[in-house]
Order: sequence, then structure tokens, then C-alpha cells
Amino acid sequence: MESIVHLISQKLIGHLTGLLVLGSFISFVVWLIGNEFSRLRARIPGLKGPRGWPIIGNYFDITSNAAIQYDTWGKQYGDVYQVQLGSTTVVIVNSPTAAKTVFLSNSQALSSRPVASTTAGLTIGASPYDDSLKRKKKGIAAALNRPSVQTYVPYFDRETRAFIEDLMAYGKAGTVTIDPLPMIQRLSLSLVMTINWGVRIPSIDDRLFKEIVAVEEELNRTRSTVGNAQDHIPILRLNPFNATSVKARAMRERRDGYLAQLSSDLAKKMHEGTNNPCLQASVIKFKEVELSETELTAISLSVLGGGFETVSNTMQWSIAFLAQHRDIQDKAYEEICKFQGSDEPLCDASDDQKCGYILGLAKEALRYFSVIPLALPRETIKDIEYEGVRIPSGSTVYMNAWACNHNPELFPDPDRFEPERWFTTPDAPVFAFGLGYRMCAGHLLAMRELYLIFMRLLGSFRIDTSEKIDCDPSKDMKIPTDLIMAPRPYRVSFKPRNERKLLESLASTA
Ligand code: HEM
Repeated sequence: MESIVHLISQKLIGHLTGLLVLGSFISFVVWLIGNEFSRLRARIPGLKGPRGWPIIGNYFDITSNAAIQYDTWGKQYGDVYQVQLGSTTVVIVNSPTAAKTVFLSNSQALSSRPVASTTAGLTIGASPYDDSLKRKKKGIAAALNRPSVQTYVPYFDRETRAFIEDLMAYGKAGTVTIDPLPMIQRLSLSLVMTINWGVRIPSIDDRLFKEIVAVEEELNRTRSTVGNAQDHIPILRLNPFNATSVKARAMRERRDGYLAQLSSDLAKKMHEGTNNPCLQASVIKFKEVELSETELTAISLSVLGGGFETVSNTMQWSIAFLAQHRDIQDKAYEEICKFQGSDEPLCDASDDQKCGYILGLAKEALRYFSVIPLALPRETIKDIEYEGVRIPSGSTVYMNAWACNHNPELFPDPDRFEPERWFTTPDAPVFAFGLGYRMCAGHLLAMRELYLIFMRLLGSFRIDTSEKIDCDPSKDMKIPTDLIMAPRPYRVSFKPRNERKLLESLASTA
């Protein structure tokens, strides 16, 4: 009797399991058909582009090098085409002419950003278009416009000097090889911290420096436009243990910790009247723009996140490249000497990009390395039209800055690093900063900073390496899905051009 009951219950369980499997399968097929139908409906009529796979679309085609893959597709589908990243339809703009037509002629229509599930609205660069964005942009513009940048000259001076001192000290006057990344990161971080909170990062051993570098590097990863599958494939958002989201949360908590500390230190100093002038203090004190606490934090994060790894990674690539191109270093040194004489390794910090060759070198580094190869995504808030095709409101649009910067019609022989090319095309757009209403808010600051770093670095040292360093920006990036590309770690030496003069210059204002 017992064995009959057992047999029946076994059969029942087997039957129910079979029904469950069948039911799940049918539900999956129904969901899949529905999902594919809505993906099909999301395609923009009249715009070409690869079809991709069910559910994931073209997502896995772009994870190893999105900008290069988009450039390759551009040759097949035209300057403006569509791809599907999971459920998201994305318009790719792939040439300088198309970028100018789309982003400059439709500046207002392209004034928003898509809200990604991983990074939603944390910084200005991740905020959609609304009244709050307008207030935040007004606040940051006041700190980063030309007259304000001019007032930061003493900060540029102090931080670039400290950079040269670090290279001398850690590199033992060119007798040992070093990884320059921490020194260049200290420079760019200290500059944005001074501008924002009025506090410096005095050394690469500073505890706060190490914490911010660790957190920002991880956040760069989570802000990736191609590394977060859950932003495009909604079903993945159901997983509460998604490693990227968990990490993003943990990093945000650590970041909230130092932001709160910096803000409370500033509040205390303002109360005592001992604070240094800085963006946060002037916004709080003079109330030029009425900003909420969250908006003020968004500005801090944007200055920090926008101005830190962009500049340091551009320099990190450039140093690796220059170490292996002595001819460009020597030409730069010759031009610096012609401009200011050979007696002064540290140029005048207030020189506003007047040495043509070094200005060309800075622009060429931005073009050649394109550290944010896909700029940042935009969202249309109105329909726009491109060559008779209607791109509807609510579309995600990417500018392939890499492809624009390596376009052979605008930049002949684009894979050649040639600072002189900017003498013949001085007005060509620096696509590395994006275009239109949401172009980089810190581009004036970044240009001044990069120029002065190159002037002082190449006026002071010859950069050497005895090893081959892989620094081809199309394939040698440390992590190809990062938002801001970095090269892999390397070591070089910094040999003073004239050690006595350099030490005298550094000592003269120490
Ligand atoms: C090498 C240096 C830099 C590069 C290559 C760079 C690149 C970019 C790019 C590609 C964008 C998106 C543009 C677009 O959508 O069209 C952007 C936005 C932004 N950048 Fe930069 N940037 C640099 C330096 C800086 C600095 C120094 C700051 C501030 C101190 C800064 C602050 C911002 C902000 C706030 C945005 C968001 C603008 C918005 O969404 O309206 N950037 N940057």
C-alpha cells in the first residue's frame, strides 16, 4: 500500500514538474516574442544599422572596443546609423561632418542625457535636461568660465611645480625609472580639490588621495557606457546581487564619506572665517544660484569626476608615447627654448597657451588618445532630422569622438601623432570635449592645465625608457570597457635637461 502511494506521489511530482517546465518555457517564449516585437518597434525607420541577436542585440559586439567597432560599422552603414544594445536603440554619429550637423545644428534638441540605472543623475554629466540641470550648469559655468579660470593661475603654478618636484624626487633626478601615474593624479586631483573646496592634496602618500583615487577608478568602471549590461538588458536588473550595482553602491557610500567630511570641514572654516576662496564657498555664501544640497553635491562630484582622470589619463598616455618619440620631445624643447629662452625650465604660469607648438601638442594628445572615445550619451528632447530621416524625441545618441578624431579627411594620416597639424587646421573642433550644449564644462580649464603641464614637463626633463611600452590607444588600454581609457602601467625616467637650473628654479619660489 505504502509503495503504491509512493509511486502515485512520484508520478504526480514528475507530472507537476513537467507542467512547470512547460509553463516556464511557454512563458519565456511569449516574453521573448513580446520583447523582440518591442525591440523591432524601437528601431528608427529609414536608418540603417546591424540587426544583432535576440535579447542582447549588438551588445556583445561592442564590449571589446566599442569605438573601433562603431567606426567599422560606419563604413558599412554610413555616418549616422542605429544599433541596438539590448532593448535600447542607440544612434551612432561617426564622422566630423555628421557630428557638426547633428550636435551643433540641434544643440537644444540634444540637451538631455539618458538616465542609466547604474549611475542615475549623480553628476551633471549623468543628469537629464530639467530646471535642476540648468541651475547646476549655471553654478559650474561660473567656476569654469574664462575669467574664473584666469584666477586659478596661482593654483596651476603651485600644482605643476609640485609635479616637477615629485618627478625629481621620486625619479632621483632621472637615475631610476618610475610610474608617473600617482604624481600626475596628485596634480590633477589637487587642482580640482583646490578649486572646489579650497584644500590641496599635498603628497601621493596622503590618505585622502589614496581613498579618492581608489573610489574614482572604480566609479569610472561603473560609469562605463558599455560595461553595464543591466543598463540595456532590463531582465538583468531583476538580479539584486548584480556585481556592478553592488560595487557601485559600495563605492558611492565610500564617496559620500569623504564628501561629507570635506563639506563639514569647509562649513567649519567658513564659520571661523578661515576658508580659502573656492567654488563651494562662493556658491554657499553669495547665493549666485539657488542650489539645493543635492545640486551642490552634484557640482562637487562633477568637478572631481570630470577634471581628475580625464587630464591624468591624457598625460599618462602622452608620457608613454613621448618617451618613445625623442624627436617630438626635442622639437618641443627647442620650441620652448625659442619661446622663453633656455635659462628658465619652468615657464611663466600666466602664459595663456602662446607657445604654438605646445598648444598643438596638447590638442594632438587630446585627439590622438581620445580618452573618452564615445563622449557621453545624449538623449533627444525633440525630434531631429538627419538627411530626411526623423530621429524621434527620446532617442539615445552617441558621438563617436574616436572616429571623428581619426577621420582621414579632417586629419590626414590620422594614426600619426603630429602636433604641427594644428597649425594648418587651428579651428578644427577638439572632438575629445564633445560638441554643443552638453560639451565638456571644463574644457577651458583642461586646455590651460594640459598646456602648462607639457610646457613645464618638457622644458624640465627628457623622458626616457629602455623598454618598449605598448601605448597604441586603439588597443593597449588597461580596461577596454572603462569610461575614461587608461594605458597599462609602465615605468620611465625623467632626466633633467639642466639639473642645476631646474633646482634653482624650483628653489626660487619654494
Ligand atoms: C582632458 C580633459 C577632459 C576631457 C577629454 C573631457 C571630456 C568630456 C566629454 C567628452 C564630455 C561629454 C561632452 C558631450 O556630451 O558632448 C565632458 C563633459 C563634462 N566635463 Fe569634461 N573633459 C575633460 C576635463 C574636464 C574638467 C577639467 C572638468 C571640470 C573641472 C570637466 C567637467 C565636465 C562636466 C561637468 C561635464 C558634463 C557637462 C554636461 O553634461 O553638461 N571636464 N567632458
